[in-house]
Amino acid sequence: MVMETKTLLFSTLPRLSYVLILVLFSLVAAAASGSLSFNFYAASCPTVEFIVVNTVRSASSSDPTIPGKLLRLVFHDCFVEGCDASVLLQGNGTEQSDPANKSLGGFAVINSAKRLLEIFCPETVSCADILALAARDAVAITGGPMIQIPTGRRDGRESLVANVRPNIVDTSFTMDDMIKIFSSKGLSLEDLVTLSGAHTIGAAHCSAFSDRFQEDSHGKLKLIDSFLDTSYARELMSMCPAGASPSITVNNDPETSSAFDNQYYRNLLAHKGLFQSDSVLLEDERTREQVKDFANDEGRFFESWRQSFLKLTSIGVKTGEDGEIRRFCSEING
Ligand code: HEM
Ligand SMILES: [Ca+2]
Ligand SMILES: [Ca+2]
Repeated sequence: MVMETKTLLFSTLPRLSYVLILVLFSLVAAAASGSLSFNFYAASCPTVEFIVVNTVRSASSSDPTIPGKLLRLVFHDCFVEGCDASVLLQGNGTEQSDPANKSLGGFAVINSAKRLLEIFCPETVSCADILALAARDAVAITGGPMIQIPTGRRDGRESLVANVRPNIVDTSFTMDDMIKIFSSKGLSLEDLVTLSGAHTIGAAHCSAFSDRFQEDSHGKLKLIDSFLDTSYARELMSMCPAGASPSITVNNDPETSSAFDNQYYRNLLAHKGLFQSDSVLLEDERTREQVKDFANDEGRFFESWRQSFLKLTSIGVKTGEDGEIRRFCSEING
């Protein structure tokens, strides 16, 4: 018996060490070549994904607005200086000072995952990875596809308000404006249609769409954007009357606001896209067919989402020796 165990041990040991060497080699290679890798934290923090998903899950169960916030947060991070957690930095003149970022949320969820990770794996997991994983989990938790994403992002040391305007899409943008920004990030027209599907969850403030209609002096609806369905516009007007509190929010998807599904595209077909930048996806013939396709086939939307989300969360990543691993997500290391 002892003999057998010994033989077994000796015959498996070389194989084990091969595997170990391979894993180590691929980790070093990934770090040196500046790319992300799957299982980046396999040796240094094997529980990272478990800790992040549990944090997101428990935060979302007590506050259902969390998934939408995390998903928008990663978009605003990745489009400005790449996916480097620059959007999480607090202070005067950081990206958070831009009006487009004033309505971001979900920071506390990232910070609390980071606090836990600093206990289990000190100074190991970047805030940029935590944010990408948390947004990935937000989609799965609300019924969207579960996606394996590579990690190894490092945290940026810079966050400047001036970098936000030129890189973040506004609701008033034309299709050409949007294409320009997306393609500067390596994203295609198809990625634009797919990633806009994020608006199947979450909410928006009245100011993001209230210029699409007006209330006349008799309290009647006057459509400014004739592409908007009249009864939907009337609904929106009643939720966002003139002089309404700026803190009021309206669901992006009037049908299934807490489910990550293809309802967004069905809404577009019914002229119920909340933002002008949503409606334009149906109006423009370059994207109309894809909208119809996703409205009819959720599987195709999910498959496309997998690919586009991987591209989104890989934009301009800092890896290897670039950047740092922050100790607190809201501040750079001293
Ligand atoms: C294509 C151009 C886009 C425009 C013009 C746009 C614009 C907006 C605006 C104005 C809001 C409402 C913010 C507020 O008033 O609180 C919003 C919400 C949101 N956006 Fe986008 N967005 C775009 C693309 C994206 C992409 C690519 C994603 C993610 C992949 C995304 C995810 C979200 C989410 C999840 C919300 C809801 C946030 C919440 O519930 O707090 N958006 N977007
Ligand atoms: Ca960033
Ligand atoms: Ca939905």
